[in-house]
Amino acid sequence: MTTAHVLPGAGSGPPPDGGTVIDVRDLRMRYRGQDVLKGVGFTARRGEVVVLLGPNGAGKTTTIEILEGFRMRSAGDVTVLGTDPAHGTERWRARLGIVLQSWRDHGKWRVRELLAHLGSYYAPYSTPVVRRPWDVDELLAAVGLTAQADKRVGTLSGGQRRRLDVAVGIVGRPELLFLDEPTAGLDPEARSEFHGLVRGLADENTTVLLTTHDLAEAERLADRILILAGGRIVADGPAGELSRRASAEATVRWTRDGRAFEETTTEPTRFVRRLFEEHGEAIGGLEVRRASLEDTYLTMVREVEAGSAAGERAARSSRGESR
Ligand SMILES: Nc1ncnc2c1ncn2[C@@H]1O[C@H](COP(=O)(O)OP(=O)(O)OP(=O)(O)O)[C@@H](O)[C@H]1O
Repeated sequence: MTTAHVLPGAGSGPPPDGGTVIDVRDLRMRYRGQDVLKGVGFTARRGEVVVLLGPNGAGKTTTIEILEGFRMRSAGDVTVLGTDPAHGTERWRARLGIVLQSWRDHGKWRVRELLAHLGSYYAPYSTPVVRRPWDVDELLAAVGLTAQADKRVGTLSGGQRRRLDVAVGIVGRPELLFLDEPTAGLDPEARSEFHGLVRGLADENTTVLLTTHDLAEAERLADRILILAGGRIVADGPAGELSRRASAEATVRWTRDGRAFEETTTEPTRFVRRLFEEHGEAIGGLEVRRASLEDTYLTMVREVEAGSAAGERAARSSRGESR
């Protein structure tokens, strides 16, 4: 795993203007003539959990790396904790926590030693409000690694290593935590514990920006969901609101006389009332299903993909190309 290493001179101050921690406007990124980000804009506030969704190759990692200061953008305005990441100092970097990939370089270290060692870099930046670093025993308990405290990193299971990744990411008590697919490879119990950990960090005012391909996880964790597709943010809002916006329709399923029926309607309450008026007790197995976040997500991504395919066809035909 790679973390934001803290070097002398780091410190922490409050985020600017009433709690805006991330402010992205018209962000553009072009790789070798190919536009990946075409005007991305969003904000994140202090203590907010923001989940960035998008299909493979949409540019999520690119966006996060730009915010972390690891990648130079092509254009646009980006402010993270009051600073342009392109000019981020070590002092600024100390306020970020970054969980990128599995920590492989320190296999011989024991878990407790590694966390104590990395945490020691943060000690100079402890404040009365934010005690740095996180006490190692408390941190081990928080990520569920108490029993592995004296094990060597190289002997941990994949899921335990992922927990260690997270511990390394938060040992300095970051104000802003970036998590790129943090629960990939975790079992359901570890995943659920991890969700509790993220919510706990947010309750203590840590802002969290995370990517995942697990829509149930996004729904459970996010204060706000961003969908990145076609180089732009195509949706931005609470999970429930996104689902309602995409479709006012609900699917009603029922059985009668041993046969299964299904109806899609924008007025499920009225429909169900009529159904019972007509057939009464003969109705069984009633199920009313509203659009889920997954429905919303797939609809939006397909619309963007269909739109860009149509756009490309139009551009080709205007250039006189047959396909
Ligand atoms: N260094 C690079 N040089 C050229 N192209 C790149 C580079 N890094 C990423 N890309 C391209 O930019 C696009 C976005 O990549 P990115 O990794 O940001 O997507 P992602 O949304 O994180 O995808 P995934 O869900 O698969 O992890 C892809 O088409 C990728 O091939």
